[in-house]
Amino acid sequence: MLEREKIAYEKTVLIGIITKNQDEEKLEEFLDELEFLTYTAGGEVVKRFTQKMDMPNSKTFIGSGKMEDVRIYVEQHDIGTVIFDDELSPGQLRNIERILKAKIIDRTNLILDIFAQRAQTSYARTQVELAQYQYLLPRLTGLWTHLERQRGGIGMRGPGETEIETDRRIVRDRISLLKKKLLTIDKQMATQRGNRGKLVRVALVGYTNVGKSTLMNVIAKSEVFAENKLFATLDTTVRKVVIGNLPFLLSDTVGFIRKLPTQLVESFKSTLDEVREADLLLHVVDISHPQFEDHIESVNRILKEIDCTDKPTIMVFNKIDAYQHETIDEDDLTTEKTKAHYTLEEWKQTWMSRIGDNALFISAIKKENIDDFRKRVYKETRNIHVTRFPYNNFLYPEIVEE
Ligand SMILES: Nc1nc2c(ncn2[C@@H]2O[C@H](COP(=O)(O)OP(=O)(O)OP(=O)(O)O)[C@@H](O)[C@H]2O)c(=O)[nH]1
Ligand SMILES: [Mg+2]
Repeated sequence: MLEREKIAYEKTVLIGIITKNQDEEKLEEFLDELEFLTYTAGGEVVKRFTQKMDMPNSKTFIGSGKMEDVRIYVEQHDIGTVIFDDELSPGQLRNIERILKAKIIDRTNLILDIFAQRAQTSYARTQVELAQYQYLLPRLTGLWTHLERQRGGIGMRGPGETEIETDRRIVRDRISLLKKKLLTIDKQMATQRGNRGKLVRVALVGYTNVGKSTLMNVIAKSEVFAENKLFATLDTTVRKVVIGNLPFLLSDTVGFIRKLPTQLVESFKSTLDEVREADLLLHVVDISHPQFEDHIESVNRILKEIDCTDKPTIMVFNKIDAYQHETIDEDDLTTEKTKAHYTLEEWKQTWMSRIGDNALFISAIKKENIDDFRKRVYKETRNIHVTRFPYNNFLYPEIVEE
């Protein structure tokens, strides 16, 4: 297992840039999420630096003037870790490290770190380790330069180069070993899934922290770990659920996030196979989150990446108990009405109305509208079930008997 860098309780600063396609507000939202990620990883954010630029600087990501501001701040406040909102190239990482003399972490590395921290089973750990090595491989040169600098550098080139090659070979060997290991597990998992027979398979999908595990616990009366941090769930849990008298399999799986590192999507293939092989997706959304529409978009993008866009999907808008909207005073004629002012009822009249009865509004915690949820899921699974077991469809009446 790769040694995970400990960033617990370290003072950190965040750095993000505003490009042409983003506005300032968006960046703040992105940095809010980055701060939540940092908190999940065990860090404390003391300051944010932002810069407007058309394109990231190819050498140092942010411009040199801004970098100098950061350097001074880092030095004066004894900051150990600087976290960037985007993935840095190996070259950028090396250059910035040289300037700031602090630990530099990018978004990908941060997410990998959280995954490493949270992976419970050997399967999840293997997947994360593979992703970590894949992230590390092109960056080995950078690590080496760092060591070289510490040793003074002179005369180090020869042996240094050789050692990089040796390091690379070790990492490559490890990567192929881990891939083989995963392949074996993948086969076992596929067999396991195959053994489940023709039961209808339903998968909970959605952004991280939206309440998938909580909903799973309510529906399947299980005790899946749920908490208010990102990526509480890494391993898939599958439970047999019976609604009415209809049995089906419900799986809870890893949450998605914007810019999910591609290494992770790939190495979590088998975990995501659960989603890929599902007959019905329950796309859970945290409607109380101000950026829930962006979250839906990120999730849909990842679903597309794993070829899951044409599956029957029910949108489950969760956390209605926590939904809040801004208000405009009656005598206030200047404030323009935005989405932030929508009531839940107004939201339901938007694009959500086009989803029709495939949109559900619930609170998993307060158990609000859970009966509607059960009925809707029953109806959908029943439709799928009777195509597989046509001879016993009389067993499943139209209406759920409560
Ligand atoms: N207010 C409110 N909070 C909820 C509701 N459902 C879940 N939560 C909270 O949201 C947080 C995340 O819940 P989880 O069930 O762990 O979310 P998840 O989607 O499984 O998250 P990951 O496994 O990290 O992807 C927890 O603190 C829950 O208590 C709800 O209906 N209302
Ligand atoms: Mg979960």
